[in-house]
Amino acid sequence: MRFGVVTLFPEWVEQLTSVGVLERASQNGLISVTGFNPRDHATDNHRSVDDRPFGGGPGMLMQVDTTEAAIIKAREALPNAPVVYLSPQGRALNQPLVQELARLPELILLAGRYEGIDERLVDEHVDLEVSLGDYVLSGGELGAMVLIDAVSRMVPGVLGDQASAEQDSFAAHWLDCPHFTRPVDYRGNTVPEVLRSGHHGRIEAWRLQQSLERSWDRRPDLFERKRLTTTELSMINEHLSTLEK
Ligand SMILES: CC(C)(C)c1cccc(C(=O)NCC2(NC(=O)c3cccc4nocc34)CCCC2)c1
Repeated sequence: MRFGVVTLFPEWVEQLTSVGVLERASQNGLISVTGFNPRDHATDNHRSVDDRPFGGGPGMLMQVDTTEAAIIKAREALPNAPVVYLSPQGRALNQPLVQELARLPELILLAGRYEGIDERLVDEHVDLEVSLGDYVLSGGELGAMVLIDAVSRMVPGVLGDQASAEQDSFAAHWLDCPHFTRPVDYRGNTVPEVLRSGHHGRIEAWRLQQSLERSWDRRPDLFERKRLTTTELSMINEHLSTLEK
């Protein structure tokens, strides 16, 4: 899958493929990340890329002509790519949307800076607005990087068999169970016996029970619109009966 990112800081997003899973995926030709910088199209001697907002007010906007020139360059390089604008007004990024985007062969991401971009650029070039969450950010690059990481992990071959099996367990929507590794006794706190029993059935049941209890206690919203299996239901009921005591 090929990603084009329209950003004033291409070196930032291109760093994504320099470590870990995405580095190997990039070396294997499974993904690529290319920056398109509006500053490369600046013609004035200050190489400015921002412009003043009509109507006044604080802050600047990304300049229309240099930003559009970078978008056009990206669309020439990735002709079948939809354009996703990372913005506070966007649809919240979640795993279902990540899975949808991972089916595309290529994708262009537009990362805003300053106070954002001219609305006419959104109307002309943007197919989908996506938001990372409700907090103020300095730019859309972090959103672009999170999206690229999450989507790339869903591209076949990017994760090894082991990791993609883990991925599937996460995709069950429940929070993760507690994890333990050496030493057995850490400051007097020992690893739960069941995990050292070698009894895989019991271990799997314990992990699901823990995931469900944590999800129930910390993220009850995960239970909305979710059909539980009979096993999951009985585990939750067991947890509730302990809570009521
Ligand atoms: C209500 C609330 C969400 C707090 C809000 C209201 C109005 C503005 C801003 C704000 O942060 N504006 C600045 C910019 N923000 C983002 O790009 C951005 C922000 C958040 C999630 C994102 N996901 O992708 C990109 C994102 C826009 C232009 C450059 C940076 C935030």
